[in-house]
Amino acid sequence: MTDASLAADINATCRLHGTFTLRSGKVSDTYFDKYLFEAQPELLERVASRMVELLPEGTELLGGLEMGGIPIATMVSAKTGIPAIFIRKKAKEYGTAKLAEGPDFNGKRVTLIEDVITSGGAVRDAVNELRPAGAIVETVICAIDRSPEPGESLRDVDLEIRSVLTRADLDAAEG
Ligand SMILES: O=P(O)(O)OC[C@H]1O[C@H](OP(=O)(O)OP(=O)(O)O)[C@H](O)[C@@H]1O
Ligand SMILES: O=C(O)c1cc(=O)[nH]c(=O)[nH]1
Repeated sequence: MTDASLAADINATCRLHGTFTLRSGKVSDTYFDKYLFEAQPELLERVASRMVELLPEGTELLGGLEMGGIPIATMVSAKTGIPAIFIRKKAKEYGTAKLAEGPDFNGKRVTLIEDVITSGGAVRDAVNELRPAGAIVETVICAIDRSPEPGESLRDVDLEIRSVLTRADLDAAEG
């Protein structure tokens, strides 16, 4: 069940009005600036607590997606004791040259942690890199699913989306 007070606080903290080009290339008059809640420990903690409730059983690693997913995954990791990996958009080009920093994920059940899903493109890219490298990825938990049909945008890669808040929750909070 949606936490109306969390929706109200996230909406008041993160909703921006203007003209924004999104990652997908679409233009929107609304942007949810996740860093504005992630920078507030109390709000980050409330989002992470809700994510703990949504975590699938058997999760062995939390996969925080660069960049906004990483603070949330760190907080969920601290609350649950489940280790995290930090997934880059692109493998580092020197040093360890890893795509995902942290422990080996080969053969492990990785639950992805994301800040915002709009088209699902960023999560899809990550899944398409992690699965061939041996990760078992079945679920993503996101703070905000602002896609037109929440929960549906990653069916093509057989990924379940569990969200703390949807665009409708935030619009209801906006009034
Ligand atoms: O579902 P999509 O259409 O892919 O859009 C959502 C993605 O866009 C943003 O990423 P951005 O590249 O702005 O990331 P960052 O600030 O988290 O690095 C957001 O953090 C998601 O990863
Ligand atoms: O689609 C995006 O790029 C996007 C939308 C949004 O509301 N917030 C965000 O951080 N990214």
